Amino acid sequence: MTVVIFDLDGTLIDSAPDIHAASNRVLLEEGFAPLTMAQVRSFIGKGVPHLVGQLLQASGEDPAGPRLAPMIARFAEGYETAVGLTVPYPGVVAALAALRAQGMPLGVCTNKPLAPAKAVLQHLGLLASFDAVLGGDSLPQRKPDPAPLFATLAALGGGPVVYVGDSEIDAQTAAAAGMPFALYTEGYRKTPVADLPHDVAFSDFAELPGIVARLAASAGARQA
Ligand SMILES: O=C(O)COP(=O)(O)O
Ligand SMILES: [Mg+2]
Repeated sequence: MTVVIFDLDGTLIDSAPDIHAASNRVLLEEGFAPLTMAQVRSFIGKGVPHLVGQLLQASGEDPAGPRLAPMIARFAEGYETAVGLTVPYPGVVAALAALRAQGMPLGVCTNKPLAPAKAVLQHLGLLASFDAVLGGDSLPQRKPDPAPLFATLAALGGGPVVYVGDSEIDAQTAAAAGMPFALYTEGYRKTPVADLPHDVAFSDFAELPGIVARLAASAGARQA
């Protein structure tokens, strides 16, 4: 049975409004001016330490300076409750149900820390759809290192796999892991689709069950 692993932010859920609000709360507390949604969205994908470093840099501060650690801690404080503005992308709920109805084990491999990742999935009623969830703090390595993807696959029992993600990081991670990659084009990617390695690109989750079936069939044909 094919296993499907998903990235979270920008792939299953549009969480940028909550991450923007959480970022501006911390910036305000630290005496900095708020940033725009577009700025904060462009910082999402490499986990919280990177995001907070980018918040500092955009505020004219050293992204690796002494303010980084306390600001990461402050950001983490409010992250689990920052769920109210987040929605699944259109068609996600139906696509997950269709894949589960076929008996496919589903997992999430995100650079978001595990606690807020589970909190937002729970808030949206999606946590029970997944047999494994790995966060950016679950292992010493985070994406684009392939280790978290391999660990998620192992937690799902292994087997043929399709990885679904929205960003440069996901494309790099899939390539490093040698896994078939479906690129969701409506997330937080900054690079043109043509410039990112991917097996298939899609903009509508209604296409995903068919894409998974096709990628699984061609992977099977490659192995045979
Ligand atoms: O929290 C982040 O920076 C990114 O999370 P993602 O890996 O689910 O896109
Ligand atoms: Mg993402």
